[in-house]
Amino acid sequence: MMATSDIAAGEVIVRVPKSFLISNDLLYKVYGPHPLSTHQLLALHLVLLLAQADGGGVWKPYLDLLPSHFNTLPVTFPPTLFDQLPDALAAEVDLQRQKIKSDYLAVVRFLKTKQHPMASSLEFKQYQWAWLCVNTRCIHVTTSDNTAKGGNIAMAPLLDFLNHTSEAKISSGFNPQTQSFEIKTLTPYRKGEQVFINYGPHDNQAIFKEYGFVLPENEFNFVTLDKEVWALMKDTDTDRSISIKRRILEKAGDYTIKKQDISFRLICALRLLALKGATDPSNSTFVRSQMEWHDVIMGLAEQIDDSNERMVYHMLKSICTRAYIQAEEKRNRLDALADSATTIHHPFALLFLRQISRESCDILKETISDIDTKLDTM
Ligand SMILES: C[S@@+](CC[C@H](N)C(=O)[O-])C[C@H]1O[C@@H](n2cnc3c(N)ncnc32)[C@H](O)[C@@H]1O
Repeated sequence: MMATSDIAAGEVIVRVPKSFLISNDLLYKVYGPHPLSTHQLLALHLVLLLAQADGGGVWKPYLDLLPSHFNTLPVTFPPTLFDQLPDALAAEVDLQRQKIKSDYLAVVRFLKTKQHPMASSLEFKQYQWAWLCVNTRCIHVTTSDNTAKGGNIAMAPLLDFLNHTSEAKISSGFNPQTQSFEIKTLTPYRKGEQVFINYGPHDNQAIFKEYGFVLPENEFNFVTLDKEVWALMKDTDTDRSISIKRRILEKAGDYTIKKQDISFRLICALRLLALKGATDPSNSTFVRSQMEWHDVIMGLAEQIDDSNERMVYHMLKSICTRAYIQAEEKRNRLDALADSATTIHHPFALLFLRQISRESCDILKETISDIDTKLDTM
């Protein structure tokens, strides 16, 4: 969307009246009480509108402008591309696939209870398209209505043509005075400039998964090392010791690194994993070092001891190196795909995936180099 005149900070850039919001209220008027989540029913509603003989009636101009495909979204990727996603992202995309599938089955069951003719003809691909329209374009509305299952989301025609940038600062919400959903820009625009909103502080992998694009630069990028942490443990520790340590870590996981930033959570986990003597939870040496570990977590001590700290950074280097080798392999396969004359993927799907892959490699490479510097001083 472009500014047709200068826009000052604080001005409303879009105002969508309540009657044009495809919201839970509207769905309730059309379908009455129903067992579906708002997301499930919004997607079905889009499909049913498009199936109407008049192409959606008053909503036709809006429906005509919805995306024709979602080929840059990982959830639609064929195995050749899907297999090159970073492992953590692939796992999340897998969950998204399962969600769409179960939502599809739920709406088919609903159509059957209504003896709707589409109960037997609704195709999965058709429903997936509508589900992704909702996922990439819906707004979150805060209302006092507790009947909406799965959050108060709505489609807001026009407003959903605004693209994302992390620089955009906005405020948004339902204005009871104008009875409209409004977005105000907190940054000014000159006539002719593209006007943006901000979808939230997401890293590129999250943006890729939810919206099918990536930002050229993204300060929120990170790499997850959960799988590598446990793989290293399996190689170096006993099953008994691992299970004792896992129990201590409670909600184990979310071990991440960013450029010049190793998460405190990861370092804490490695400090525990580097402790020796976890043969028995009541082993006195282990109990003592576990108490020292707690002191570090609570900020009462800087580290357990020099040897534990050195071990932590050696383990971290080993984990990052393992992840880097795998990330590089995927990156090389993507380069080969890009070079192959028979490539049939959407060019942006491959372009974005290659960027994600490069970003993971860069973060890992830089972290390994930082660890080497740190180890030299220990
Ligand atoms: C809410 S819609 C925005 C309007 C959309 N560009 C359109 O023309 O319909 C979200 C979708 O817009 C695209 N998009 C948003 N911001 C983008 C950006 N900064 N770069 C590339 N694509 C973007 C993505 O395809 C995303 O799924």
